[in-house]
Amino acid sequence: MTVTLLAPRLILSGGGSVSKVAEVLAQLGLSRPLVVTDPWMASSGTVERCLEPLRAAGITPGLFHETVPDPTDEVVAAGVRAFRAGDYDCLIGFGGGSPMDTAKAMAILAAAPEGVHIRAFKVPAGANNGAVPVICIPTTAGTGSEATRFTVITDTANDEKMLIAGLGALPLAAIVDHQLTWTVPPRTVADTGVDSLTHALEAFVSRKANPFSDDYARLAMRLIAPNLRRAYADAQNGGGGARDEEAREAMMRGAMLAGLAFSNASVALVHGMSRPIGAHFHVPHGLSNAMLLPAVTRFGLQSALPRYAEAARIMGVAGEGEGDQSAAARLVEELEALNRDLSVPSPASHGIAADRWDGLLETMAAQALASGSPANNPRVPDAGEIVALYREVYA
Ligand SMILES: NC(=O)c1ccc[n+]([C@@H]2O[C@H](COP(=O)([O-])OP(=O)(O)OC[C@H]3O[C@@H](n4cnc5c(N)ncnc54)[C@H](O)[C@@H]3O)[C@@H](O)[C@H]2O)c1
Ligand SMILES: [Fe+2]
Repeated sequence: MTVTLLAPRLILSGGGSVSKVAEVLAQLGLSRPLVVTDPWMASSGTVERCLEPLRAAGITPGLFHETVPDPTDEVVAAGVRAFRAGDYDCLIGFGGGSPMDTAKAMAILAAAPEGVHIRAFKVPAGANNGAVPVICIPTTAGTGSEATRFTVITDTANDEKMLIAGLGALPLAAIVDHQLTWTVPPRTVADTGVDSLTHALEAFVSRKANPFSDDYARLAMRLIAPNLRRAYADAQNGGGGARDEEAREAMMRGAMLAGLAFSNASVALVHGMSRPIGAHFHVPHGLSNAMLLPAVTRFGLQSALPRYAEAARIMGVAGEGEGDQSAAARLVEELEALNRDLSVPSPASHGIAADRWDGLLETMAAQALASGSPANNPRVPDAGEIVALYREVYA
């Protein structure tokens, strides 16, 4: 069997590593970056953490700071216009998954002839054209986009969250500095942290898992499981007292490793069902994953019992000698407890009206299936089973 491992060419990790951004560019032979970020990063001055070291090295970076959550085709097109208007040789995605995904989509589109739309690259088409080089610098411990071959862009024509996959979406380099996450609000720490745990678990049980992705998934679960609640508590403390640097560093590295895992094994049913919730109701990505994670895990349990049981042992919620059936049951209990501890609401308590939810069930199930992700699940559902799961998690 041939096994493939895709990963960025260069990964820097550690507190303060963002200060080495100019050295990373130099190593890659690049010197004229356009930095892509969101309005908050620009107005709060956080993006200076990336711009300052560049200027100190004699580089004059451009700045595109108009990215939006659940980035759209329109913003990607505007970004490409900004890229083409300047004399840039690379893109730096600085921020959460939204700015990083925007930068990655811009890189793919900027390398295509003018007039091409980003939807031309959505799965199954692939994005293997020679994209513009991208360096990603995450500021949330979550998506792992800095290490994945995916970008997710909303098509404003029909509100579809398009999955775009291929080497063109894989960053050339990633700088993973947990100190950039100090200012993330507690709710976002929880949501993005569950996103990274979901990546690791879905990669581990995926039908496309391979020995490389398994190793990264195990490492990621080992780091994320004991540190997610700690990181949340640290964010709630809001910087008062000593920082829980250990937990924040573990979460940031865990998120990146989970990215490597699912980039090579793909995600499964949770993500398949989560994207339509994000597209129709604008629920943050990690939060919609969290709403689904316990029920979807329970749904697949018997189809990959040894895998789920091993995940429970790795996460420290089942004993080494405990049988698979009991260990796997503890995993579901832990995911439910995690949601309670992180104050994850149901769709109903999040404010989604029952008639709107019910009215979209069939559409969301069809969109989930069309994304291909449910086919990677240990138990592959049909549309009726997906509708039943959406109903189950609603209240
Ligand atoms: N490409 C991939 O492999 C991949 C994987 C998972 C998710 N995603 C995508 O990523 C997006 C979600 O990314 P996200 O969860 O990181 O959220 P995000 O990038 O949308 O950011 C969420 C919010 O947190 C704020 N924020 C980010 N960093 C901050 C910081 N350090 N301090 C204070 N505020 C900060 C942002 O300004 C924003 O308001 C979705 O579009 C999702 O589809 C992509
Ligand atoms: Fe995700």
